[in-house]
Amino acid sequence: MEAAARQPDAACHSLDSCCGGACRGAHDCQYVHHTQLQAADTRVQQLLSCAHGSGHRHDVHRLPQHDDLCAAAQLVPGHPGGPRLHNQQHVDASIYTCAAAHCRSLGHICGPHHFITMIRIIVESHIPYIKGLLEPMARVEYLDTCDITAAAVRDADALLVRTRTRCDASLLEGSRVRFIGTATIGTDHIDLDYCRERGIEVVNAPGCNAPAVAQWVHAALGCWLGQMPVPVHGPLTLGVVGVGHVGSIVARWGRELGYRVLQCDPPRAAAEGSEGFVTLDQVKAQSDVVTFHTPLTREGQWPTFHMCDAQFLAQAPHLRLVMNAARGAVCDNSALAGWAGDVAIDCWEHEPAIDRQLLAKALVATPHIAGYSSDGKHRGTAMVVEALNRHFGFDARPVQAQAPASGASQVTLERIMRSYDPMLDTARLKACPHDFERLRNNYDLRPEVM
Ligand SMILES: NC(=O)C1=CN([C@@H]2O[C@H](COP(=O)(O)OP(=O)(O)OC[C@H]3O[C@@H](n4cnc5c(N)ncnc54)[C@H](O)[C@@H]3O)[C@@H](O)[C@H]2O)C=CC1
Ligand SMILES: O=C(O)C(=O)[C@H](O)COP(=O)(O)O
Repeated sequence: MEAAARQPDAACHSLDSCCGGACRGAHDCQYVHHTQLQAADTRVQQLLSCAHGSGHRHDVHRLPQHDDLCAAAQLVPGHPGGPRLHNQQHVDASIYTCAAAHCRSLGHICGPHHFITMIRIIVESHIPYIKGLLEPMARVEYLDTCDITAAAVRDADALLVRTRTRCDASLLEGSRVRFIGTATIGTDHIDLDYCRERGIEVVNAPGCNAPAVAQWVHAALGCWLGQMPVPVHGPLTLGVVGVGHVGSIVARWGRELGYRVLQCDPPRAAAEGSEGFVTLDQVKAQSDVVTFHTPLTREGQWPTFHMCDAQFLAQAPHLRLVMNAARGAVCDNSALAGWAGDVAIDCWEHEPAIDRQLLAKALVATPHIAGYSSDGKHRGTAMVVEALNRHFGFDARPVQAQAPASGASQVTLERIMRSYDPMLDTARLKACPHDFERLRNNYDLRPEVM
């Protein structure tokens, strides 16, 4: 985009909303492509002349101080002072920082926050522990998922979302969104290729609620074991498919509980060596219980879409329980519904319009709340807010979780069962399956296993 300033808008004339050129509605200065930003001083001058054009009270004849230019230069990729910034969005943030420093050097009363008050952030309204954190630094709007539309995000700089907001061309095209933070582990609701091509930084919250999902798995497995008329003979063989943040806690707790654990993760086996891992065929051949913890992928060397299908179920001679707290479509739900074994399901195909036959037969059936612990939500919010801080140069201080993200150690079945009873959530969903979204939106966040 060109550097030429458009006509200023009224907001730019007041000192309170003085934006030092960051007023995105009025100017294009911040959109100068970063290949055009050859030197930091050029950027600062563009910024200041832009600010001048908007009626800002800077003295544009006073060029930035040497120190300011150095500070800005240090933010330029490849600069020996430290390549802290790598892309256009970060260069934008450096402009704010530099302009703030320059203003202070002139004795201008603008604080750094005045330069960023025009940044507009849309926050999905069910993200907890965030209200009030960003308001000192940005214009924040809390919207329900259904209100996060293309029209609503057109003038937003950043979106903070959950899995319910699909972020793709239909939402983002023509918007000025440059940062998306999802306070979730999964990213399958975001078109990552599209965002990469458009220079939109996408940040998720890896592992944030992994201990909560592990709690759901082992509590559900405990319920299943508890209702068996005849106890399982010998150590139970638990196949864990996907051994990342969630699967590794599930596997560790499985070993602590005395199960024989099979770990299946071909991408990790390829990268790290096959020791400690088995193939999916081995999981199928040997497991009594299989639990899935992969992302949902449809392409690549190891796609996970319908990884558990009618063929998988038919070829698993010992399999008696399938658990899915990953993504619904990792398991073919109609195949599961017609299968003779037991199922424990948190993630369903076509949520919230879930398969009623599968719901009826499921021993444990919950509305995608496996990750809903209060510590998990604290971690998720903290991780996206910290990423937002880095992107825009904010200093918001999110409240941190109490429990470790690695999950409790030396668990017992009694401790797990005392911490969470999935049958209560199952009863609620079975009573009101049409309330799937309402049940999750009003969920009482639970404590993790202590
Ligand atoms: N039900 C819920 O509330 C929640 C569900 N999730 C889901 O759980 C998934 C896993 O979460 P994390 O463990 O944190 O992710 P992660 O990215 O840490 O681990 C995923 C693992 O799956 C492995 N994997 C990929 N393709 C595979 C394949 N074909 N077969 C076997 N393994 C494969 C990867 O190598 C990786 O080690 C998320 O992607 C998300 O979809 C996450 C949090 C909460
Ligand atoms: O983290 C993930 O991935 C999940 O699936 C979440 O637990 C779902 O969280 P919300 O999107 O409902 O906040």
